[in-house]
Amino acid sequence: MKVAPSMLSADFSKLKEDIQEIVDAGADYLHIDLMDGQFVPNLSFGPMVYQSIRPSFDIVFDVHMMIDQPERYIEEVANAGADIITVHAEATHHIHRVLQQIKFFGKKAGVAINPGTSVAMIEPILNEVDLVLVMSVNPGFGGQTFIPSSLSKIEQLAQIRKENNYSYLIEVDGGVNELTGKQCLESGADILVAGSFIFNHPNRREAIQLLRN
Ligand SMILES: O=C(CO)[C@H](O)[C@H](O)COP(=O)(O)O
Repeated sequence: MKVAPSMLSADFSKLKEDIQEIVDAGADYLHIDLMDGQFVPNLSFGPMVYQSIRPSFDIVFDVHMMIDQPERYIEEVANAGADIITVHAEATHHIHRVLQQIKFFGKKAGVAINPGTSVAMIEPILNEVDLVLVMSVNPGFGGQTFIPSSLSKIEQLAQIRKENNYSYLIEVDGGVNELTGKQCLESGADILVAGSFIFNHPNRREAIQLLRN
């Protein structure tokens, strides 16, 4: 399994130092949330922010686009240094085409679903994706409570993967802590995204270790 601290919970006044700390603490991926104030009711930052720290880190940059019509920005997001680009199935009329666009730029392609979206909606494109992100809170803000129905979606995705010999990773994001993280792993998740649990923990190495255990 992999742990992906969410940059949204970092201290932006000392971003590089904060990210260095979680890298040193054993993070596998850096989860980077782009928000447009339209698809989600919040704004975060654009690609130039992670582009500025990209040369300092070898860690996987896992970019989650919470943006309407993500097809408009795939090139910028890719060129700024993303390794994985995940777009929401609900945010575009043409999810298959957007996944192809991401691959065209040589990046791994992910699809995300909101808590109100079923796994069935993305079933036709599961053979195309490298990663499926199950949102376990309504996206837009850190520090929310995990929605338990996310666990059955993780189980369904793990089952579909097994039945079809697919290779996508299952990532879960929102309200992940020691307890909910364990439930996600037991359900079949491969990557735990955690913001407040890691960044607000007095010992970030211990927080990452707790998620692993
Ligand atoms: O995508 C996100 C918000 O939309 C964040 O990655 C997520 O909320 C992480 O924060 P926390 O672990 O505090 O819930």
